[in-house]
Amino acid sequence: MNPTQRVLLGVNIDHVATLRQARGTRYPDPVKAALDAEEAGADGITLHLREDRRHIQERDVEVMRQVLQTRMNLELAVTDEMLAFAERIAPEHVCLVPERREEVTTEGGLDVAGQEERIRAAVERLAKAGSEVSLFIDADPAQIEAAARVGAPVIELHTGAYAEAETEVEQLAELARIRAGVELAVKRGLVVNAGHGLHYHNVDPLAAMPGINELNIGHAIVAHAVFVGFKQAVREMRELIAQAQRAQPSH
Ligand SMILES: CC(=O)[C@@H](O)[C@H](O)COP(=O)(O)O
Ligand SMILES: NCC(=O)COP(=O)(O)O
Repeated sequence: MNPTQRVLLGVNIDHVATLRQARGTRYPDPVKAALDAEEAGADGITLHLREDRRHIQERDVEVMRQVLQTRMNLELAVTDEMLAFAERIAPEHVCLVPERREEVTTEGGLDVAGQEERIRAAVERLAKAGSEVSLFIDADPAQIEAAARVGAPVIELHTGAYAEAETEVEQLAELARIRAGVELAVKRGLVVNAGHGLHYHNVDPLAAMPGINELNIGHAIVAHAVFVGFKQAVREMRELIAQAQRAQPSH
């Protein structure tokens, strides 16, 4: 990645759909949220079609595929059902994530090293459909090496452990782990995104980290939007990321 390239912001609109699903209404519409996010400066839209459909529905993906002005990053599990759906939609980007129905949110990264042939086949299948595939993995050297071996052009490093760190020591340790992961991944020719649990108070170190291509952020933006409005919440995050990058010595 060119060190002077702007760190991109992918806005995840899953939790606009969480509010809709809470009552089974037609509002708030995540499609409107996605278009508003784009107007406010989002470089792309991320959405996670879960097997339990707790938030995003097929209809949301199908409509957004027709109206988004930037790029769609569709997250889904490595199952035949989801791969077939992704082939039909053929979004610009597909991110393969681990998924367990009982989880509250995505816990941990995809185990690529333990199932390389299965992941390789999924990457090839989606690439043939025209999507750029990323793998949502922990900043674990074995997983990064495996991601490069299976032919994924992009990885997204799971930042949940960093976001949930309770002490500064833990947070700095997680940042060091992510930084080492980014360096290894860039050395292997991978494009490196990051996301999960990023917030207005913890995004700076990731935005300033050399080698980061895009940050995918959703829950915190939707939560902040409850108080300031969605476009404003996106604008603030977009500006925070830009400021952090400008403050970087190499800039
Ligand atoms: C893969 C990831 O970290 C996010 O997309 C997260 O999955 C958001 O969706 P949930 O909050 O339903 O986990
Ligand atoms: N892949 C991470 C993502 O899309 C957003 O995660 P979060 O900000 O909702 O935790």
